[in-house]
Amino acid sequence: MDAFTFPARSIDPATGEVRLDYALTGPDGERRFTEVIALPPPPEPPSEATLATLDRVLDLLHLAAGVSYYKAAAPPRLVAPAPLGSAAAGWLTAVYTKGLAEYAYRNQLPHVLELAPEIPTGSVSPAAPVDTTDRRPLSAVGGGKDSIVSLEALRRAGMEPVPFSVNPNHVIDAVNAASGLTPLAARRRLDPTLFELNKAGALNGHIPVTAINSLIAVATAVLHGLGPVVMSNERSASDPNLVWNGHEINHQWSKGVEAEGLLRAALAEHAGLTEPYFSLLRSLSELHIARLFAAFTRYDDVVTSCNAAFKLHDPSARWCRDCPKCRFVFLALAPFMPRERITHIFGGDLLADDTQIPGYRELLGVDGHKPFECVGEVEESVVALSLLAGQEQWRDAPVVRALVEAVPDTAWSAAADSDVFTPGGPNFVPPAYAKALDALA
Ligand SMILES: CC(=O)N[C@H]1[C@@H](OP(=O)(O)OP(=O)(O)OC[C@H]2O[C@@H](n3ccc(=O)[nH]c3=O)[C@H](O)[C@@H]2O)O[C@H](CO)[C@@H](O)[C@@H]1O[C@H](C)C(=O)N[C@@H](C)C(=O)N[C@@H](CCC(=O)O)C(=O)O
Ligand SMILES: Nc1ncnc2c1ncn2[C@@H]1O[C@H](COP(=O)(O)OP(=O)(O)OP(=O)(O)O)[C@@H](O)[C@H]1O
Repeated sequence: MDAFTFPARSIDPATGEVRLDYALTGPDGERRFTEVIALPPPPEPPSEATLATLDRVLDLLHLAAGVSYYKAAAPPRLVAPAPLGSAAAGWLTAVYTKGLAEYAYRNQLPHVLELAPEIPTGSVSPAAPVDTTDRRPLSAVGGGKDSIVSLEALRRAGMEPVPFSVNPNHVIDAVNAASGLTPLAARRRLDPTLFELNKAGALNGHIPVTAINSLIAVATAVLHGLGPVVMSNERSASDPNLVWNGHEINHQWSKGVEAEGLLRAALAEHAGLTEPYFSLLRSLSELHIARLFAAFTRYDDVVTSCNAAFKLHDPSARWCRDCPKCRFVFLALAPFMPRERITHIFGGDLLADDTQIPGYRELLGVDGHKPFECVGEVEESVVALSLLAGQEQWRDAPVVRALVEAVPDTAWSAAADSDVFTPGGPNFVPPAYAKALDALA
């Protein structure tokens, strides 16, 4: 295939159904795809102004959601459907290069890292400014510990958050039920042709899914007259896994602060939204968030961070207990709760199981590089281990004992000077929201 294009998109304002069309074209013809996103229908018919803002947000969603289909062939040309301002163009380039960097690395496709979208010349009419800062926030819920911490911080501050998810499964439904709040949900249906291509051996790999979920959330907030979209992306999401061909490869790029800044700028320029989207937990480490989560017991029977539970096909019921994310989250929560409680949450005790040792050695930086998963920094894992080594309930657990011996002196020294419990780094949190988080912390 030579080129990837965006032939059309549409919305039915009455039902909230959005259709996004894509095409891969080459000398042997064209392959078309349509992704369908059902936004939750609005409580009342939207105004002209709302529809105009929504239309601009959908321009960006159309571009972002194309990554799933682009990646089936990775053609050298990416042809945008209409002119874009400089902020939107910069964001688009980053979504397809940095957002697809892990995919490019694993498939050995260096040209993807250098992709320069072809954007038609012409001006874009400026969008009318829209400030929704004072309205109820839409709080994205992924079923894991991080979004629960945000939801509780907003609720306790009296901000009346509206939980929101894309394709909520039984885990997310149960988390929402445990919160007692009334959620909104959007449905996203990938074109089934993609799964046939995957079966036939098409190129496949990781995509920046948070960029897509974020824009579906912003579209929903606009349609429902709500305020900012509050994400729960942590500080360490911005750190790369490795450097390849001079480019940083970050599995979590679209959760990172660079992606957040680029998307905010694109939304301000293209849709006029002045405070559309930010991550409340941006300045916190995973370990710090885990400590905050430990204060809430009402989600123990339902909280699930394991990605295997969120697969479209053959998901696990809850924690799979055999992946980097399960290992990391167990390690991060263990110092802050009784052993019986964490064993109940996970349905097993990972630190009592010797077969987990090789996976933990990777998380601790003893072997290999940081796994391509949503896991914290090596330093956070070492700090968590040092806390466990100092606790009677954990110090004799077989995995803790083996890991304490394996970690080199240099890592212990770095952990001793660690700032994992000191908030820091760039963030876009508005002052009123920062107060809500401070109150919790
Ligand atoms: C749940 C998961 O991790 N899925 C990744 C996995 O997909 P798999 O083939 O094992 O199963 P399915 O999830 O059922 O997907 C089937 C195929 O569908 C395509 N696809 C799916 C969702 C989508 O948005 N676009 C798609 O094109 C894809 O071809 C699937 O094969 O492996 C895939 C290939 O490496 C990954 O693309 C799947 O990742 C999902 C998009 C996903 O939702 N992943 C999140 C759990 C995730 O990785 N989150 C990151 C955040 C990364 C970010 O920057 O946003 C994190 O938690 O760190
Ligand atoms: N299905 C979804 N719908 C809407 N937002 C989502 C969805 N899945 C994840 N998110 C959001 O994307 C961000 C990254 O997701 P991630 O899975 O890391 O977080 P989480 O589920 O809250 O916590 P954990 O890190 O413990 O899994 C979070 O802000 C989360 O709320």
